[in-house]
Amino acid sequence: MAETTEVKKGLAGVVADESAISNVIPEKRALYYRGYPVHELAEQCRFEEVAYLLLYGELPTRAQLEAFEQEERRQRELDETVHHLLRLIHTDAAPMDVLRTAVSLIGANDPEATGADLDTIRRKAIGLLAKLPTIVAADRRRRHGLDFIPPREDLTFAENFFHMYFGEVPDPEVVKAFDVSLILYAEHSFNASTFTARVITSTLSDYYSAITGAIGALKGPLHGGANEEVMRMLKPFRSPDEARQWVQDALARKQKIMGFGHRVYRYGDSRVPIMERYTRRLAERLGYQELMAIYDAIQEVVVQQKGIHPNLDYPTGPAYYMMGFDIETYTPIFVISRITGWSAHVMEQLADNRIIRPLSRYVGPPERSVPPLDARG
Ligand SMILES: CC(=O)SCCNC(=O)CCNC(=O)[C@H](O)C(C)(C)COP(=O)(O)OP(=O)(O)OC[C@H]1O[C@@H](n2cnc3c(N)ncnc32)[C@H](O)[C@@H]1OP(=O)(O)O
Ligand SMILES: O=C([O-])CC(=O)C(=O)O
Repeated sequence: MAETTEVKKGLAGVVADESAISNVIPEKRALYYRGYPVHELAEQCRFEEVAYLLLYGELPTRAQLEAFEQEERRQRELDETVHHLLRLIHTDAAPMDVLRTAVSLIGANDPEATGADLDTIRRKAIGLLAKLPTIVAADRRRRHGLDFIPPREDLTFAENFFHMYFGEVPDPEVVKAFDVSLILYAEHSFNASTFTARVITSTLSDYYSAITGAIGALKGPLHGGANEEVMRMLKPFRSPDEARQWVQDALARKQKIMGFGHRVYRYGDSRVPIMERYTRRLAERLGYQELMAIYDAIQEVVVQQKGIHPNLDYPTGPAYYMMGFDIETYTPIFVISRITGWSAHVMEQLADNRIIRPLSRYVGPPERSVPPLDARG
């Protein structure tokens, strides 16, 4: 085996493989899904079109979109095993753990899971895309002691999620803001959860194992879990001055501020200006100007004092708050979108696979002999 000298902690700056799914260009603060600028996709498409683009490689024609939507809508219902699981898991279990366990159960009960070819995986991805929102909404309702609301096939992906979660669909501007968040969350190259899915796939494990692992990776507050932490941070402040004082003290203590910083973007996250526009519109419409003043105060201090910019989780946290979602379901909402990117990466990895196995530099004790048990101390 080759000697390793340079350690790339956190794999920072390492190009681990090629990918044709998305392109992050930090210098231009730009992001492309299969060549299309994400801001154009956010303004001109519905999430379903972007999901199709990621899973099939091209934007759908009208006929292809209709067929895709039909297939997704048809599979939104949960079978009895998942409902049963939701009755078994504690009502105070973390929604991300519930989602991870549900995906694992669906996988264990799928006889086709092992050794699936690319078309079969794509079919399974559409199945999970359809069911994940139902699981998140069903879990949220049971935690509140509310009855399950079955999915409706006449509603779009975003509308149906609101319907199952709240029992009603808000006005189109709120639905559009939510849809834009799904489009922006859908894919982001070799981030930690996607890389996890690719590592698992690279061992020729099954699709559901890859997705279960990816959900576990996304849960962490340094990754997708940050959208919840952002709102837990913003919520207690009663004024921008209070927020400003807190963040100055937190930075002095070298505390990390959730929703800021990014491994790849050093000059700002390409998705933030788009999401922030929708978050501000929501605030104006729904009367959350004070929350946005606190949001701005924190941003101003972090940018000025540290030169660190917000990432997508910063404007998305308050947007989901204004939409009325429970904070602990923000990262599960991220999952219902990112399932598209993860699935595209699972297929890409499998199409040209080599097991992912980096090296480590050994820094433990030098060679030594094993002492007899009674001589150790
Ligand atoms: C959808 C997503 O997953 S986006 C990411 C969501 N995560 C968060 O918002 C959590 C907060 N942010 C972070 O923890 C980090 O910025 C990460 C995990 C996103 C990126 O981490 P890395 O690329 O390893 O950056 P690293 O942690 O080395 O930061 C570099 C420097 O900036 C500082 N820094 C980075 N992020 C922050 C932050 N949010 N608040 C304060 N300081 C920060 C670090 O303390 C470090 O300073 P130092 O050089 O003085 O030690
Ligand atoms: O790219 C990353 O490291 C994290 C991120 O923004 C994402 O997964 O959307």
